[in-house]
Amino acid sequence: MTVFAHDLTQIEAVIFDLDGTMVHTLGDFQVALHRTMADLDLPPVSNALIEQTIGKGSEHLIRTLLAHQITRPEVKGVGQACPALSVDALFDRAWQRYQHHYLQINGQFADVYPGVLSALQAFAQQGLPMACLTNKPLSFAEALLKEKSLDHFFAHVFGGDSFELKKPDPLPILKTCEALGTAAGRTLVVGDSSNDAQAAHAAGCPVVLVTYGYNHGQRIQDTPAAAWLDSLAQLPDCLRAAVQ
Ligand SMILES: O=C(O)COP(=O)(O)O
Ligand SMILES: [Mg+2]
Repeated sequence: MTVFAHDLTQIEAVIFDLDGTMVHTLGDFQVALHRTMADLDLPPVSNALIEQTIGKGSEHLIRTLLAHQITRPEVKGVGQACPALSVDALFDRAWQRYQHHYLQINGQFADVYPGVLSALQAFAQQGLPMACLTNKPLSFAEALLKEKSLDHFFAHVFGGDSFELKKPDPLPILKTCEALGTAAGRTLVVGDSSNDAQAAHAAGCPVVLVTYGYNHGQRIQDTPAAAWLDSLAQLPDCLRAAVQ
């Protein structure tokens, strides 16, 4: 654990990211995307590419993967014969099939990371208000939190479709602070990606990052934060006392 001299003892509320921070959802993304590609007669996407692309919401994920798929040599050949093979032409059907498949398996190939439950329990005991803010569509997020019995910890849950803009824009963070009734400077953001950090910094919130999530294939320690934690079990101690 590395911690800068950053006072986290004044924190009055916590905003948690979902994918890659509280729940290891890569398996859900993989299954839903493999089934979506099969419906579109496209080859399976590599798991590494899926992991690198998670984080900016489902629409971005589908568009990026479709763009990658249609440039693959075996698919490109078909595209030349059939010029309608473009991201825009495929998107609506892909999005509809993806939603269908994701909602069918949501949570079945996903696990709560070790340390998450104990941190949430500790904060709940302290009476610290908590919100979940994810770029995942709200309906996916609410169902997943319920499936994993985490929903009762959160005073508010917001998704990538809850506001006009998603993280890394600060707007969703500012709106979540507003819902929690806390000043940004006293609201801690806990995330796994540079999106979370960028949004938090722009909103004026301190941020703690976990090292085990999805960060677009980059080292999360290169993103400025108050701390980088290997487990959220370490978080309650960070808030109790400023650590050097
Ligand atoms: O669905 C995504 O792209 C990532 O969601 P997150 O904001 O919970 O990491
Ligand atoms: Mg995340």
